[in-house]
Amino acid sequence: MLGLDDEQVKIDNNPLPAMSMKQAELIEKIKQEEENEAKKRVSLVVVGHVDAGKSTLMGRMLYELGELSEKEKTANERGSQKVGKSSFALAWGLDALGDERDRGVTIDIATSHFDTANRAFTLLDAPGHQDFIPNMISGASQADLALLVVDASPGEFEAGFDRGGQTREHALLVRALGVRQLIVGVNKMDVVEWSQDRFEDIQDSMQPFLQAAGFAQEKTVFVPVAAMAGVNLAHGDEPKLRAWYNGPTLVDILDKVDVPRRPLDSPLRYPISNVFKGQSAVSSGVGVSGRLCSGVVQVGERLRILPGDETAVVRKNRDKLGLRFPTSVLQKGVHAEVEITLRAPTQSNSIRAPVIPLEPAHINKEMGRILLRRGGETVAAGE
Ligand SMILES: Nc1nc2c(ncn2[C@@H]2O[C@H](COP(=O)(O)OP(=O)(O)OP(=O)(O)O)[C@@H](O)[C@H]2O)c(=O)[nH]1
Repeated sequence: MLGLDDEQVKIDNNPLPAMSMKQAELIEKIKQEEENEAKKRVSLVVVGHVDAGKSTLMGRMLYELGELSEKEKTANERGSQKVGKSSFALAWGLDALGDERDRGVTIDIATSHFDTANRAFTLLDAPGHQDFIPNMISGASQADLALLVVDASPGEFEAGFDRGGQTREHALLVRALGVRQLIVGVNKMDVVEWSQDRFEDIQDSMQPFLQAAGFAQEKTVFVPVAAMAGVNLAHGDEPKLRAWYNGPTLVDILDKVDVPRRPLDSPLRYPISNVFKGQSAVSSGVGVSGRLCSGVVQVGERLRILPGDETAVVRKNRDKLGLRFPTSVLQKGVHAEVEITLRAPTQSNSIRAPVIPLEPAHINKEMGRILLRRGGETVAAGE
């Protein structure tokens, strides 16, 4: 009557095995996706002074988390040696960047992913070299959490933390770009024979600085590690360390990290644009003009207000409490509310300035944080 013969009815009642496998796969995939969704997503940026051990730490940790095979690990260790002072993503081929890896430079931000039991991490590449600071900023401007790696070796911690070292600059930058939560990985503990005194000295020297930089004490965790031997990354089984340290491993800390929501209530936290994504608009000559934004910046270096002929003009200056400064210079360390105007380049061949997209920082971190750089130096950062 409906034109169905016996065979067809049979087939309908007994779906082909191939179909059922596909369905099962699909269901499994959806389940997996739902599970991943349930995990809290966290963007992590890894920063620190040159040679603190960022590449080694991340590579080793990813290996222990099962993100790199033994073969990849060996290949990447060799690659890392060959490339030398490159970023960890390059060194460890996290994105198999090919060309960039060979050239030992990174062109734009590289991202990679890894999971702990309860968190799904996006790892933002932040090369440690002075020349790569714009890339680091791209990474930090999107991050929820920063891992600052310091070298516990005698003299090395001091070299990185003293003036000229990058430990302070990186900490200041990530905070100024809106990252509130910090893990300090005190690395190369094997070199100092797992000394509790050394670990505590480092913690004591850094804590006041980090608090002054705006990292609340309860949002700052110090963890002793030895990246090369893989101690206290995923497993804390070194007896000399366990003799005095009963705290969590780095992976445990990452797994429990509670990423704070960005406050929306402060009147001074009005968002401004990420003007200098990747590269300084000033030095790259990207032409932009018009009143761009206003917001709060932390001044890293002395910043002159209303300089005659520069691309970025800072017009307004006000301290955190809303008091106007009676000066045209912002001193290092202050938080100031500023209004920034960018001018089109003055060269005769310049074409009309492109429009810079703006987003409130609480909606889009990357487009809500800014950095002012002059002559290769960071003069202010904020959101
Ligand atoms: N003894 C010891 N050496 C380590 C440890 N971790 C890293 N190193 C060594 O420290 C050196 C620098 O390590 P990298 O991982 O390249 O450091 P980095 O911070 O990524 O360096 P840049 O990318 O140049 O900023 C290498 O020779 C590593 O083998 C450690 O836990 N103990």
